[in-house]
Parts: sequence; structure tokens; C-alpha cells
Amino acid sequence: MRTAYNVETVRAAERELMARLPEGALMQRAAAGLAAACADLLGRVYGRRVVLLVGSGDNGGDALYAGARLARRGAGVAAVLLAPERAHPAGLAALRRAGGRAVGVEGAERLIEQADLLLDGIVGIGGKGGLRPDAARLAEAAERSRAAVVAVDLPSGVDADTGEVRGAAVRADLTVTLGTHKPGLLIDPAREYAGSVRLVDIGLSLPPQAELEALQHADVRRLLPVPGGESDKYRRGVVGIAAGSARYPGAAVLAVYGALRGGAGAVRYVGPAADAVIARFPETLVSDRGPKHAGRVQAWVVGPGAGDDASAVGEVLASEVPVLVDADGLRLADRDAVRARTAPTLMTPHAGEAAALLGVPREEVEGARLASARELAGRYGATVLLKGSTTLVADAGGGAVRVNPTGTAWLATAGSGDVLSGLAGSLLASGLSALDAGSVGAYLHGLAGRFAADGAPVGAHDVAEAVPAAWRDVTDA
Ligand SMILES: NC(=O)C1=CN([C@@H]2O[C@H](COP(=O)(O)OP(=O)(O)OC[C@H]3O[C@@H](n4cnc5c(N)ncnc54)[C@H](OP(=O)(O)O)[C@@H]3O)[C@@H](O)[C@H]2O)[C@@H](O)CC1
Ligand SMILES: Nc1ncnc2c1ncn2[C@@H]1O[C@H](COP(=O)(O)OP(=O)(O)O)[C@@H](O)[C@H]1O
Ligand SMILES: [K+]
Repeated sequence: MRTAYNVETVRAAERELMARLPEGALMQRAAAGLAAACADLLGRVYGRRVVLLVGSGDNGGDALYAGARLARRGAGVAAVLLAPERAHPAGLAALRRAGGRAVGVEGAERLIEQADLLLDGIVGIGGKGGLRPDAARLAEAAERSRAAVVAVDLPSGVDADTGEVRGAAVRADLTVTLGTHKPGLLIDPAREYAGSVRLVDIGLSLPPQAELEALQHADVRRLLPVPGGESDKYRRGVVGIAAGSARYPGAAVLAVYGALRGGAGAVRYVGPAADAVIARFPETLVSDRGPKHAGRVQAWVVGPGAGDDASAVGEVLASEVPVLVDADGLRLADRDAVRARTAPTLMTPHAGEAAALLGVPREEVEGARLASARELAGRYGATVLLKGSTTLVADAGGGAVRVNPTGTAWLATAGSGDVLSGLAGSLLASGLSALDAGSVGAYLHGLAGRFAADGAPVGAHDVAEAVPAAWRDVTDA
């Protein structure tokens, strides 16, 4: 499991560790990791032009010490000091001893333009609000430069805890993050500014509960349902799909497609698209009598392409099995009915649907995904899977939010959300918790999207078709 911790937790761990180590030891560990990452990126250090962008905090100190190490290996290193009188004194002295030089922000543009590598030490976890004007100008100059950009700890200008970006921020090719990942490095929009992320272990001891966690293959492998000798189709779990309408029969087909590949032993379909479903998937058990009379299931999926059929949504919510609510179902679900449920509820909105439920503009959700997912989970007393460029899964009771690491923008294709609903619903029926079903479903769906697309456009049915390959990739690894 990859984890990310917020600033408050990092600060506490840092204080505890610093009390046990000689002064400056942590910064030396950070600088060693940074210099090694820069050297890897440069290939050859000798003769390269390195420019440090240095703010007045310890983030700038890390950059200065790393610059000193690179200068000792023969790089030409210049530090651009945002506040010369407040730059980390020992770091600056170390840089000068190693043959580096320091300049103010005037004239920095030319240096930045000619650099091979820029090390962004403007601000790290001590940053507050959007970058101040001088810092913003440096971030913009860095963006114009052709140099490789390495961010110290996180790209200056992004919010470490939330992933929000207000105004200018440094766009890095590589972020060398210290001690632990920060939530902002894993959540859009900030994630896009971070480039690839390399974690340098500086010895922090962190509490068991993270702010954010990302499943890896090994975690997913442990969670996937596997049939055994005792299994039969009912014991493996039956998932009910109440989806589709005369207008959107395809949503039903795609949700069933996903569900057939999600580990349940049988898929029951209820709704007006039974003919289309059976034509494509003859193994589906179909019924036109409404969810209440459809026969037993271990979990329901309701909503994809459902149009305005509020009664199916109401019947499903009244059931005592886990329920996944998606798409039209989210609009039609009564909040009190969701809150009153005792079995797990998993809601799977995209940003637009989440915005409608929260009564805020869509951009607000896209700019603050973590807070939006948590807020929605709290309001509905449900597990919320917020889809989009970064997919997050938040439980109502708090705890670590799951962030999906496998997605690809090729998944932004009509109907791919329907496949995800069926897939995650099937995992719910086979006994996973809402948090696990949502995050494992998103993981397989993202991987299937990558496999199916392989760099070219795909349709939602291709994604469903690739789920078994994703499953095997996880279990074979
Ligand atoms: N934690 C760890 O384990 C370790 C941490 N380490 C490193 O320390 C870093 C944290 O250092 P930190 O606490 O000194 O804060 P930092 O990020 O340099 O920012 C403060 C400075 O930024 C300024 N500033 C603030 N907002 C701004 C804005 N919007 N726009 C522009 N400027 C702004 C603020 O100015 P002021 O408000 O004081 O005027 C102040 O000067 C951390 O990220 C990591 O790199 C490692 O060395 C070792 C282990
Ligand atoms: N930019 C993106 N990057 C990665 N995944 C994305 C992106 N945009 C959308 N997705 C994924 O594609 C799927 C789209 O689902 P949804 O919005 O419900 O579409 P539909 O209703 O057409 O099925 C979701 O799994 C979502 O996370
Ligand atoms: K930085």
C-alpha cells in the first residue's frame, strides 16, 4: 500500500525524529536524496548548469545543500534567492564553499533560460495560499525554460494536503518528496504539476492511519474473491443490476458486462432493457418485475442509464443488501433513504454529479476532490467513489481515503462508468466492503482501460473485455 500523510502529521514525525538526531541530519538526508535524483536525471553532472530557486524556509535549505553536492561534482550551480537576507544561512554557506554562487531575483530569467536543470526550493510544506508575486514569476519563468525541473518535496504553489492549485505553481518533471508522499502529490490538479514522484526515506516514523492510501497489485490480489471447492454460483454472490431504459439500453448491457467480470457467481438484470441484455449475454438472469420481486441478490447496482425510474431506485434502497448507486440513480435517490440504510451504500458520482449533490459548481469539486468526496460521504452516510482524472473512495466514518493509481484518461469515454458500476457491484456481491469494492473495482477498471487502450482510443465495451486481463495481471504478479 502506498500512503500519503498530511502536513500536520509530517511535522509531528519530523519533530520526534529531530529530537533524536544531530542538528541538520534530516536536511542532509534530504539533500543527499535530492542530489542523487538530480544526477540521475542529468546523466552527467560535470559541466551542467544547475539553477536553484530558493525561498526563505527549509525547502530552500534542502535545495541549497543539494546544490552544494552537485557543485562538488562539477556542476555550475547558481542560486536565485527570493529573500537574500532570509535564505537558509548554513545551506547558503555550504553552496558558496562548494563553488556555487547566489543572485537575487533580478536577472534570474536569463539564468533560468540557460539552465540544464532547475531545482525548485521556493516553498514546500510550509506554503500558505497561492504563490506570492515574486515566487509566481519564478514559477512562470521555469515553465518557459527548457530545463528539466525537479521539485523539492512538492511543486511550489500546490497545496500539500488537498491537491488544490490556486494561481501559478511550478510544473515539475520530477518531484523528490521527503519522508512520505503528501496527499497533493496523488490528487489532481496538483498531481499533474508533480511529474513523476520519487520518495526519499529520511527515517520518519509515521502513524498507522494515513490520510490517503493507494492500493498496489499485492493489496488487490489479497482482496480479490477466488472461488474454492465449496463455491457455487449463489455462494459466490449474485449481483442485481437495475439499470437502462428504453432510451439508454446500452447502459444496462455495459453494467452487466462489467458485472460478469467482477467475481459474482450470477448476474440478475431487472429493467426495460432485458432483450438487449439477453441478446448480448445469455447467461444473465432477467426479470421485469422490479427489484423487490426479482429474487435474492447479495448486492444491487442501480442507476446507470435509468432515466427517471425513481421507483426502482426506491425499491433498491429499501433492500437490506449492499447497494451501489450511480448516474441517474444519484439524482433520484432520496438522501434520507440513503442515510437510513443499515447495509453499505456505495455512491459513484463523477464531478458533475457530485457537484449537483453538493449544490456547488463542478469546478469546485474538480479543484477540491478530497474535501468533496469526504463531504459527500459524510452528508449521505455512504461510501463515495468520486470518478474522474483522480478517482477517490471515501468512507463516511472517516479513515484513510483510497486514491486509485491505475487510471488513464482514455477511460473518459461514454459508458465506461457503467462498466465500473457493474464491476464494483459484482465485487460488493462477492463480499467486499464498500471501500474495498469501490477501490478494487476502480483499480481493475483503470488497468483494463490501460490494457484496452494501449495508446489508442477505445470504447467502454473494450474496457469491460480487458477486465480479465487486468485481473490476471494482478493475480500473476
Ligand atoms: N518535514 C520534514 O520532515 C523535513 C522537511 N524538510 C524540508 O523543509 C520544508 C519545510 O520547511 P519550512 O517549514 O521552513 O517551510 P517551507 O516549505 O520552506 O516554506 C516556508 C517559507 O515559504 C514562504 N512562503 C509561505 N507561503 C508562501 C507563498 N504562498 N508564496 C511564497 N512564499 C511562501 C514563507 O515565507 P514567510 O511566510 O516566512 O514570509 C517561508 O519563508 C519541507 O517541505 C522540506 O523541503 C527537510 O529539510 C527535512 C525533513
Ligand atoms: N481524465 C480522466 N482520467 C482518468 N480517468 C477518467 C478521466 N475522465 C474520466 N475517467 C474515468 O472514466 C469513467 C467515466 O465514467 P462516467 O463519467 O460515469 O461516464 P459514463 O457515464 O459515460 O459511463 C470513470 O471511471 C472515470 O474515473
Ligand atoms: K518546492
